[in-house]
Amino acid sequence: MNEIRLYVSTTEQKAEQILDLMTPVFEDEELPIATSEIDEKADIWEASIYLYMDQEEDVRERFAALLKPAFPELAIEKEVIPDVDWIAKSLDGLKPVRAGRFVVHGSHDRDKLRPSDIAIEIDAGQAFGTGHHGTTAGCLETIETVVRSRRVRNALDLGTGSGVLAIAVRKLKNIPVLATDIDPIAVRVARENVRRNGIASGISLETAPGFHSTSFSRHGPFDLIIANILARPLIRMAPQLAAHLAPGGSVILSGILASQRWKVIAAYSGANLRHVRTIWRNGWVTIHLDRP
Ligand SMILES: C[S@@+](CC[C@H](N)C(=O)[O-])C[C@H]1O[C@@H](n2cnc3c(N)ncnc32)[C@H](O)[C@@H]1O
Repeated sequence: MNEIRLYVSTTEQKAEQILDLMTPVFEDEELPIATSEIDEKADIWEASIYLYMDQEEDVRERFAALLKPAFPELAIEKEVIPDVDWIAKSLDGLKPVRAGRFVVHGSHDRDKLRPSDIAIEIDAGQAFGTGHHGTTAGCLETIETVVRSRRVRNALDLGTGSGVLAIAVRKLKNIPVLATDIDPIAVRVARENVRRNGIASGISLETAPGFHSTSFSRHGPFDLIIANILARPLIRMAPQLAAHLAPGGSVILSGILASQRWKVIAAYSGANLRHVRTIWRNGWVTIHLDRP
């Protein structure tokens, strides 16, 4: 089914106010989902609602009723987003994606690489993580910043999917990486991608739900933990995740809608982590926190 996006384009300040109005009304529903995104070049923010076609009228009315009293000048726009099964889609036909110095590409795009690129070749197959999603791109950018600016001697990639983030860490620095996923198919795909990128050793792959494996204590504590999952499980696992982080370590969290970011930051502040930076990509945020 196609997705319909209703959105208003406005300033950063108004977008925040609109999100504050929308969050208590829409947050606990499966659909629609309130979010926001930034177009950094144009310095324009969008507050958006994503919904399915058959719910359009109802949601449009409710959104308008919230918006009009406070922001009568803003028009609600509509966009139809074609249904794309990102997980099943291979990289054939997808352009290489740039995130910081990383370029995630398929085997057919090797000739498009520049000498300064840190190339990651991914065949998406049945696992998430081609680099095209805002959460993966946000994690890649943040990994580059953290690995270059902090003392990172080992890393955990929780929810590795295609293995893209574990491969990224390993391409930047020759350190051991534990990469886990609840999905055995993802672990198989990740293993193939690790091999495809010429990484002979250093990445341990394992099927593991959450932190229920002795591998975490055997490989940890970790200087860097990356988890691109979803806001709710991330909030739930905050104490466990923090317990596997070494003193002075960093955490990179994604899979979080803009409207959910404060709840995630609050959960991790409660586990004694300090918020460093949040970056935005296509309505999704990636959060970097440090253990002091
Ligand atoms: C959004 S994908 C991220 C894939 C890749 N890391 C990326 O950034 O593109 C989330 C992955 O986390 C896995 N996952 C979800 N919950 C998990 C959990 N509690 N423990 C381990 N893996 C989990 C899913 O199977 C999926 O492969």
